[in-house]
Amino acid sequence: MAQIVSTTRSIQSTPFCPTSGSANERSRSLLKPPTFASKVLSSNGNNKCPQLASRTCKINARKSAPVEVIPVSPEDDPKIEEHLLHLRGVPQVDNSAGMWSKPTFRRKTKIVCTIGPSTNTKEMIWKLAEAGMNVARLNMSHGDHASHQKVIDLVKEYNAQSKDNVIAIMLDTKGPEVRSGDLPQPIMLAPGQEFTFTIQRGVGTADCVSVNYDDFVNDVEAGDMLLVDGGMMSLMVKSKTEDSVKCEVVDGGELKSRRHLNVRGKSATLPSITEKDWDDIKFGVDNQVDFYAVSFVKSAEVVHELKNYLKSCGADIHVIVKIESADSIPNLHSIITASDGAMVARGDLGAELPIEEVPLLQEEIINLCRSMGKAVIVATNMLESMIVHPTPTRAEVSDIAIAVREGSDGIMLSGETAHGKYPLKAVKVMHTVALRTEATIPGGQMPPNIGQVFKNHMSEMFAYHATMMSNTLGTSTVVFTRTGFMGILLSHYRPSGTIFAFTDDKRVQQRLALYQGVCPIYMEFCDDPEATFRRALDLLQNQGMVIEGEEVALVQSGRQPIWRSQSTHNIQVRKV
Ligand SMILES: Nc1ncnc2c1ncn2[C@@H]1O[C@H](COP(=O)(O)OP(=O)(O)OP(=O)(O)O)[C@@H](O)[C@H]1O
Ligand SMILES: CC(=O)C(=O)O
Repeated sequence: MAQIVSTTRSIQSTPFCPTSGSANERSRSLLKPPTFASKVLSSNGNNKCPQLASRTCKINARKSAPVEVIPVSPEDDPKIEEHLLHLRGVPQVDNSAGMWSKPTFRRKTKIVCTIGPSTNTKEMIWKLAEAGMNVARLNMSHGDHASHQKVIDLVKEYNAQSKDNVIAIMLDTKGPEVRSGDLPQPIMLAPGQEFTFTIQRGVGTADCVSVNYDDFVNDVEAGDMLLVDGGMMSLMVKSKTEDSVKCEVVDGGELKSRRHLNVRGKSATLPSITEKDWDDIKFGVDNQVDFYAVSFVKSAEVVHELKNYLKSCGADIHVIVKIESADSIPNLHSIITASDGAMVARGDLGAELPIEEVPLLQEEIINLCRSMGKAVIVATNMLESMIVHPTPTRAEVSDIAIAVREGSDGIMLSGETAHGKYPLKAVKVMHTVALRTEATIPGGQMPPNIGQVFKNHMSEMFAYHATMMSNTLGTSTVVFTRTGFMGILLSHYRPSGTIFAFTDDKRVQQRLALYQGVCPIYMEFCDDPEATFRRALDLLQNQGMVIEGEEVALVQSGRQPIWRSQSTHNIQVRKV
């Protein structure tokens, strides 16, 4: 039923007891359409702010206005941005600094780009950032600390000079991956041919190559299927000796140096964090990266161990667990609970488990993360053909659209940007497909987890109601956050409009770049909340992110009160 409220009033509340509900139930509730009819907006506040524009409005559920999205071809057309601004009547602003000042319709799903030989220069990092990269991923399986240091410094340099765009840095550990050794040149393997893997170091001939893992011989049995590079080639184990595994090639191809080896259905009996990983993690601490993507996590213990280490060295770095190991699946819930987010690492996942399980697990992991308010990234092969071709396959485009619809925070490019021929085109395709897909997701819906929202904290209830309010009125949300917590929480409820998350901490701003729908903005806060709100709205208007007369939902809540007195949280609607 429609209700009449005065939006000059704010919703305020003091804490009360939340109800309970398990994460499993919450996960299930994501899969069902919500049934709990929410009662919106008790009007018990006062108009404390002279700048507030007064109005009365009807609140009724309505879909956000259909978004006109202009397709961007891989060749891209600079006029499109101009046209997008024109469409919405937004005045042209100086948009030299970053993407947020450009397309009026902001992409919500974030793009993670692996940086490698194709992209590790200043020019390419700048271009990737302008094309839509939100997170730069460093894969510690390749390169050395000096080369990764250079990339980190370049990203930080970009962030320092950018007015309104920010790139997060994710360090992806090598983990206990099993790889074949170096070869003087690639070898062709033909079906039916015999081929041997040995734990002896330094072997690389036409019929035998080293493996970097001493227990390889103990872990495999005759009859096991060995997959090279996630299944590009496969070999059946025939017999083994003390130091070698003799195989018959099933699917042949070209074997190059240092290729991934998996045993179908088995995880290596190695610790998830190896000595090399600890060294790389320390490198990440020294460089204040934003996220670790931890490879081959099999249990929550390893996440606790890493978090304890980070705490002991006072490092504020979030932990994303990579779900890619057969052994991680039974422990999904506890692993994700212990972490700050998960990556669906489809490459190794599809090698250790039957490939047809991958889309089902992708959906399950996304739902689980969303039900628990954790970040989630879908990775690998998203635009694989663009490593060598300038346009994607239709199936790849559909794959991106599916990840976006399923509600992933991030979608990741690997070889496409690391060593591909068309890294910028790949980012542009991802940007366009995500934007187009997001435009078809109905707006103004009830946020997820209805009935469970009061479970943990007062802030959850406020994030939920702020989302309801911004969806109903079709506004953006403005939030002030010192730790990032409230920005992340709001993102979890997936409001239809952008979440402008203002923070006075550059590290928090960088971290928020990963979260769906969040536009993180650095701004110093004043002691006076009113002056801070005004400054924030002026900044948004000056950057063309909101227009005069537009309304925004403004939220004050979170675990670390900024201007709240006596634990008073509130939501307001303000006119710019
Ligand atoms: N820092 C780097 N230095 C040199 N080459 C790199 C670097 N990062 C990535 N690459 C190249 O790009 C390819 C694709 O990158 P990706 O991150 O997908 O690595 P991968 O080894 O294929 O898989 P995984 O993600 O499982 O480690 C790598 O195989 C490697 O050839
Ligand atoms: C990203 C990664 O490590 C994988 O897909 O296996």
